[in-house]
Amino acid sequence: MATAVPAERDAVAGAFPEPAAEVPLPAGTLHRTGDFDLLAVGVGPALAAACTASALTAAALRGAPYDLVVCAGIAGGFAPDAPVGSLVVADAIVAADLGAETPDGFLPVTDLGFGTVSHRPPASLVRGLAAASGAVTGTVLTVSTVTGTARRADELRARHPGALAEAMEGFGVAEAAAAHGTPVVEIRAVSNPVGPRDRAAWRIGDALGALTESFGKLATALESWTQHDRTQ
Ligand SMILES: O=C(O)c1cccc(C(=O)CC[C@H]2O[C@@H](n3cnc4c(=O)[nH]cnc43)[C@H](O)[C@@H]2O)c1
Repeated sequence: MATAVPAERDAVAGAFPEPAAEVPLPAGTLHRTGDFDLLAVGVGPALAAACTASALTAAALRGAPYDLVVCAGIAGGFAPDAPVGSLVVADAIVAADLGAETPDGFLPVTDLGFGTVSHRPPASLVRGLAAASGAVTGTVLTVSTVTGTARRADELRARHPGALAEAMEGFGVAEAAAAHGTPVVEIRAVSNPVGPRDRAAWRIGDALGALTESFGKLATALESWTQHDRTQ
């Protein structure tokens, strides 16, 4: 599981009864608990992609490749569908600002003839996680710049009507997973609304608590999917 920062990693680890064993890697320290390896991969899509790819490569080289990559953490939520404190499971992980600005609006990088802007987690996994946790499902956007105005929030929602949340790592983690042919999913607890910057409205502690509580329920669904239900 890839989180951006150690506080998110520790919130996820708090769902598991046994203390995590620490395993040093070139890209950081894995925290191993139960069947899960947790790694803080840094803030932003580029660092998250680099650290996730490094951990995936290390696992492949030791002959124990991962079955699934989970990107988890806090996020901004689009009102009214993803209020502060809610949990979102991504049915699409979309790079929202990877492209070109033109006089006629934003063009995704795919319209320029390059790469990809979207990864789709397996639908059966998304359904199972939502059923286990009560999470809402929808698009989670990856941005390199946190949205700070209502105008930008409206632009993003107009371009991505299915967007429920924005964060900064999912697409990078998903690109690394895709390079290894490993399925990926993103799970986010909403700490703040997407829109005008208002630090007083952040509920980071509550969102970290929601991560701990939800991973208590999600662990079984994740294990079940990787062991038995690996269908689309
Ligand atoms: O300074 C600000 O206005 C501001 C607003 C929201 C979040 C931040 C952060 O520095 C946290 C970035 C960190 O947390 C995830 N995150 C949480 N909320 C959001 C958001 O509204 N938009 C994008 N990312 C968010 C993100 O994945 C990073 O890991 C600063």
